[in-house]
Amino acid sequence: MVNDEFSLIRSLLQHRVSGREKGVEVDAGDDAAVLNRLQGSTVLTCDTMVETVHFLPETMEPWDIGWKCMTANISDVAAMGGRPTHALVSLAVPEGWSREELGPIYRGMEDASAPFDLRIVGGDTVSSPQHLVLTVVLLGEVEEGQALLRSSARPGDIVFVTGETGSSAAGLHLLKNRGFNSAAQRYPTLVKAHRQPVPRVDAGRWLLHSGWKPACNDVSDGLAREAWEIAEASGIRILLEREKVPLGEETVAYAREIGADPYYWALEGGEDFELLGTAPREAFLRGVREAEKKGIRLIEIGRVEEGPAGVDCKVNGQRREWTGRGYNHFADR
Ligand SMILES: Nc1ncnc2c1ncn2[C@@H]1O[C@H](COP(=O)(O)OP(=O)(O)OP(=O)(O)O)[C@@H](O)[C@H]1O
Ligand SMILES: Cc1ncc(C[n+]2csc(CCOP(=O)(O)O)c2C)c(N)n1
Ligand SMILES: [Mg+2]
Ligand SMILES: [Mg+2]
Ligand SMILES: [Mg+2]
Repeated sequence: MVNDEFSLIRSLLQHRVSGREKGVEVDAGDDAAVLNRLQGSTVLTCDTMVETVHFLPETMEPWDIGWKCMTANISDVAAMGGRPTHALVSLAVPEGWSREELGPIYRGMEDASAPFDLRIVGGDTVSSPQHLVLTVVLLGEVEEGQALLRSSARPGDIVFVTGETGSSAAGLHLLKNRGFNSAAQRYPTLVKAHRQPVPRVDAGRWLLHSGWKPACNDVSDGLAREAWEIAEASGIRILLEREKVPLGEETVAYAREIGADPYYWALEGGEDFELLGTAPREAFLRGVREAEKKGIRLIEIGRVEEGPAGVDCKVNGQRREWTGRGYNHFADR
């Protein structure tokens, strides 16, 4: 049980293990953190996870909730080509959550931060009437004037993605329908993709240094929706070739087992946290192998064309306008 705000904060802060001391003039513990010596330009983003909207007890363990919320934020910094440096964490806790469960949420955030030398420098802890709400505000750095923008796509560019999509949505479907034990036994990769996605910071950094000036967006709401955002910001049309969209083996197997369309999960599902980008064709073809040597996959899935802003999808040689919505928080209202 949680019955004291101040001792809860103290115990949560004890879960912090990692992060740069450099540049932290005043750490968590005072009225606000004070940072100095930030490099280049500052990237600033925030994303929230709400119990019942982003997770249920049967879809996520406490550690996963922390990991995924931090990852969703790191992924937005990655999509700008930046490196995450400092975080603030806001936690609203309803009755029924114990201190023993809140510690692992912090541990999950810490473990997601550790590879990036990213430090939690403060936050806020409050009670909530019903559901747990976790918000991360993330600060990062990027070379001045070089952040990767959604508005950089040009006609003639190819469209690429950095890895498989649809696995997270397939994992969510599986977890909701079969529960963790059965899901993890049959389709461990899907469960992992949903609970413990990996942000593509290295890919974002590589793209920034490629000299391509690519457009870039991370996949939180589904591939087609993210493509639409690039199309709208750039004033171009994107053609996605559905058969080129990379799917995982388990995604295909699970879809076959239940008679579902795995491409729906990829195009409309979301939470894959791969990067979707565009790049000049010649430079892309020359660069793909260089990227591969660094462990970065760049998979061509379509192209950029002139035309009214929007997304078309080619299926079995037939081109149709994408009229889906992707993940939309207010779609059911
Ligand atoms: N309540 C808000 N107030 C101000 N700006 C907002 C608000 N909500 C979103 N934005 C801004 O709108 C833009 C799009 O936000 P959105 O959250 O859709 O992007 P995202 O974080 O990449 O996607 P996702 O939240 O699905 O991961 C961002 O620049 C974001 O900062
Ligand atoms: C229980 C449960 N139901 C549905 C989903 C799917 N989901 C929730 S939010 C979101 C988009 C990204 O979030 P945001 O746009 O807020 O960053 C997706 C795909 C889930 N993860 N858990
Ligand atoms: Mg957001
Ligand atoms: Mg994003
Ligand atoms: Mg969203």
